[in-house]
Amino acid sequence: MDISEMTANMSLQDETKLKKREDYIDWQEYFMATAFLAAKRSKDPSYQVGACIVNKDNKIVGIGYNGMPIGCSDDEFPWAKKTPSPLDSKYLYVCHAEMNAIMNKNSADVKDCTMYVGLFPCNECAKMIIQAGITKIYYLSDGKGDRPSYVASKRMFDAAGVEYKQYVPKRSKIEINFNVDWDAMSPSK
Ligand SMILES: Nc1ccn([C@H]2C[C@H](O)[C@@H](COP(=O)(O)O)O2)c(=O)n1
Ligand SMILES: [Zn+2]
Repeated sequence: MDISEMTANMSLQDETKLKKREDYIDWQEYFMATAFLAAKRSKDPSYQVGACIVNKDNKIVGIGYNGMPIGCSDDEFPWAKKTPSPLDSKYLYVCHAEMNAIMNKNSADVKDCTMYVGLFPCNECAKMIIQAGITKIYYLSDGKGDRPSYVASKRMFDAAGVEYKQYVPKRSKIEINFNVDWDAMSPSK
């Protein structure tokens, strides 16, 4: 049944009763959920991080997740953490979610934009965030906040005037269900 048939089946009384949905996700939930969806693309077995950059008009201008650089196969480069040689662990290779979101930008720049990210940015990403002109960060977890790298990020953000706030979700999960019964959604039923 297409939309015109559905509308034709509705009485005028039914139509006037239709109110806007109340359980829609708000902008912040939408942007953080977008970051979390991007994280699902990550091949890192220990941490999957996503980042989403948003401009002043609430338009998404960049999305990224942690992964190996282009051309560096994620089947061949290492995902290990503790190895005798640093060359055999992921740390020298992996691009962080924040870096990828900035590099993937689809606008001329990301000046005055806000970044939504799952984990607080490390010092290397903090430098990129500052240089890119991003002025606000919403992060979900500060889990590694006492490590020098994260203390350095905060020091740089404070000096550069980049605001950072922990995002406290209103609900514990947002579900995506591809199994939608479109007919049951029809207002005529
Ligand atoms: N803000 C962050 C923090 C971490 N990541 C990435 C980098 C690694 O792939 C992984 C963390 O691994 P660990 O140091 O716990 O072995 O998460 C990121 O992209 N953004
Ligand atoms: Zn980083």
